[in-house]
Amino acid sequence: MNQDCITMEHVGIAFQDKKALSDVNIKVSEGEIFGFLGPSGAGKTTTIKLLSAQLTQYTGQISVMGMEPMKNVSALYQNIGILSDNSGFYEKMSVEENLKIFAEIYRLPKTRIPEVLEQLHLAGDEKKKAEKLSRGMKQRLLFARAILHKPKLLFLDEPTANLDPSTSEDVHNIIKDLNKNGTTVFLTTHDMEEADELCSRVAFLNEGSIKEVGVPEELKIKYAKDKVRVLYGDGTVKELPKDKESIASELSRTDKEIVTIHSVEPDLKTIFLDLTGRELA
Ligand SMILES: Nc1ncnc2c1ncn2[C@@H]1O[C@H](COP(=O)(O)OP(=O)(O)OP(=O)(O)O)[C@@H](O)[C@H]1O
Repeated sequence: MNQDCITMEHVGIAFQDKKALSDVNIKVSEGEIFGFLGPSGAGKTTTIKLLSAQLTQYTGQISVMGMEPMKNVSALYQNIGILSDNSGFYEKMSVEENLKIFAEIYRLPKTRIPEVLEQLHLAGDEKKKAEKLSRGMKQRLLFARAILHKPKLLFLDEPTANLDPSTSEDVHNIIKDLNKNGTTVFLTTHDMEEADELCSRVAFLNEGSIKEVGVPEELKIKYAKDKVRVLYGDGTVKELPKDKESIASELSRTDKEIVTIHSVEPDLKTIFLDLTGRELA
């Protein structure tokens, strides 16, 4: 069993008496890509800020890699990386100069920058000014900066928001790659397909409360509708009630070839809508 990397127990926070999170309980294991999913205003960024000691007034218990974030800020920042809306870089500086600033803060060896540039397919672009980079390259530069000090845990706050599909795919591959190499990822998104593709487990957050946590495939089975979908040899599809009589009657009635009979599983978007009455977009 992998060790817990993040635990939140009964965590709550309010801004000017307005609750932003209430009674949040989650555990993220080392090596996971954990998806924290919710619509705008659900409390995703607030959660990342709590876990990374950017917000310190809360109720409940938080542990990140065995540490209470606000009591261990410097050890925490050696071990976490953050990519968020606020992650910027110096537009007038080159890729390499931007990374050098952080390499110096973290006192990293000179060899680390070319290593990261290679890893994020930016080798050869190190002399380019940040302002001249394409959107995808800018996002890769932000990743480069976030992982320069080899954090064990990476917080990604909507890493593909406003990116085109091909750049998003590029980002997905970077995330998978980092995770394969041992980085635990805490990812917020309101893109359910992204979550389905990347995450080992997901939590659904709505109005500051967790509505469900689980493995995407298991959630789809748990919230499966009482229907099966029949695919015929001619490519047509029919949905039937999920009971023996209906299926047997269809099998005896049709003279078409039956290719598959599958239970109808909802996608994460549908499950979220059923649980909260809200769309995610
Ligand atoms: N510093 C703050 N002061 C007052 N209210 C805040 C502050 N930060 C967040 N909030 C409120 O807390 C709630 C949760 O905000 P948060 O930014 O965490 O949501 P989010 O899920 O990240 O949304 P988005 O997807 O739009 O980024 C919102 O109602 C927001 O207005």
